[in-house]
Amino acid sequence: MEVGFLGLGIMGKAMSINLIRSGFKLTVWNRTLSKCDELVELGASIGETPAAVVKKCKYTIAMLSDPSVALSVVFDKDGVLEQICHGKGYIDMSTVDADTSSKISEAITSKGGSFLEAPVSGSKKPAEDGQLVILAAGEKALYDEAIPAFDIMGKKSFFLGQVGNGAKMKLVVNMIMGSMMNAFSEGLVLADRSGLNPHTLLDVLDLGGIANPMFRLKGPTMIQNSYSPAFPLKHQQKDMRLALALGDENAVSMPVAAAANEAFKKARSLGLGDLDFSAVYETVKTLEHSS
Ligand SMILES: NC(=O)C1=CN([C@@H]2O[C@H](COP(=O)(O)OP(=O)(O)OC[C@H]3O[C@@H](n4cnc5c(N)ncnc54)[C@H](OP(=O)(O)O)[C@@H]3O)[C@@H](O)[C@H]2O)C=CC1
Ligand SMILES: O=CCCC(=O)O
Repeated sequence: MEVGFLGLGIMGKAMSINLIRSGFKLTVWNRTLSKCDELVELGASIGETPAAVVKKCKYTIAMLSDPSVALSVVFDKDGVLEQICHGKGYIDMSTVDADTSSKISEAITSKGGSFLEAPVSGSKKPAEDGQLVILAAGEKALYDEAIPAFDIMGKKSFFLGQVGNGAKMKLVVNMIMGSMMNAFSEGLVLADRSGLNPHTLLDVLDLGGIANPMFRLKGPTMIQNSYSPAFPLKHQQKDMRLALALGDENAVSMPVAAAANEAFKKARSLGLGDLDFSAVYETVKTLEHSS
């Protein structure tokens, strides 16, 4: 069966490579055409527009940067909506807010198509290893049909009910992660400035109750000031912003997340948005120096 894939960034490329290597026939589209090359070498076809991909495929998956892009790929000229119809499914795995997802869902279903949001937890390496955690919501029948693909891309899939619940779950998780990254950065700076060896701090953390894969993975590269992007900082800041808006809607006070968002915004203003989100460490170091 022909499956479409829109968006071959860090995540989309890894996810689509796993699908094609596992026997799915893929038609891919990416705004920057050259990013399709590796997929084509593996046997994928190229669709010239999102609409062309949807026309050819029963199911189309999207992995796009943010809400405005997710909307434009559906609603703009040559977009998904032009070809979606009864019998076709659209699965948006991008991290967006519940409103964006609902708008897309309503448009797709009003044309007879079925819709699932399915954002993922896990970064570049889990995407490459097929170890993502998939947070799906929307049309249950489409979820069931998508399970073979989800089982290739991920290690565990959750079906969370109505559209919006997947987006919300993802934002809650990333809000926690972004706050943790800031606390971790402050800890590394504090250790260093107070005369401790940051490597020893990593060893101590890893043996205690707050040991976690993120500290283990990012700590050593942060100490080396190395921020090759696995999860671009601009996307983490987008997720903090969307999570804070979810907090506003629900009257949930989140001062820790708000402070973390400020640090990510500062990092973006310093031109660090395309680096890994752990580059927020640079902001914490800078603020320490200026005080
Ligand atoms: N990286 C990670 O660790 C994780 C990311 N996510 C989420 O997954 C999504 C993708 O992330 P990631 O792959 O890292 O991001 P990238 O920035 O690597 O890729 C973004 C994708 O969106 C496309 N895009 C951007 N702007 C436009 C536009 N105006 N029109 C059409 N396409 C556009 C890019 O196309 P082009 O190549 O032309 O720029 C690219 O295909 C995001 O929502 C992110 O928050 C979720 C879990 C983990
Ligand atoms: O959205 C990105 C999540 C990155 C991760 O889960 O490590």
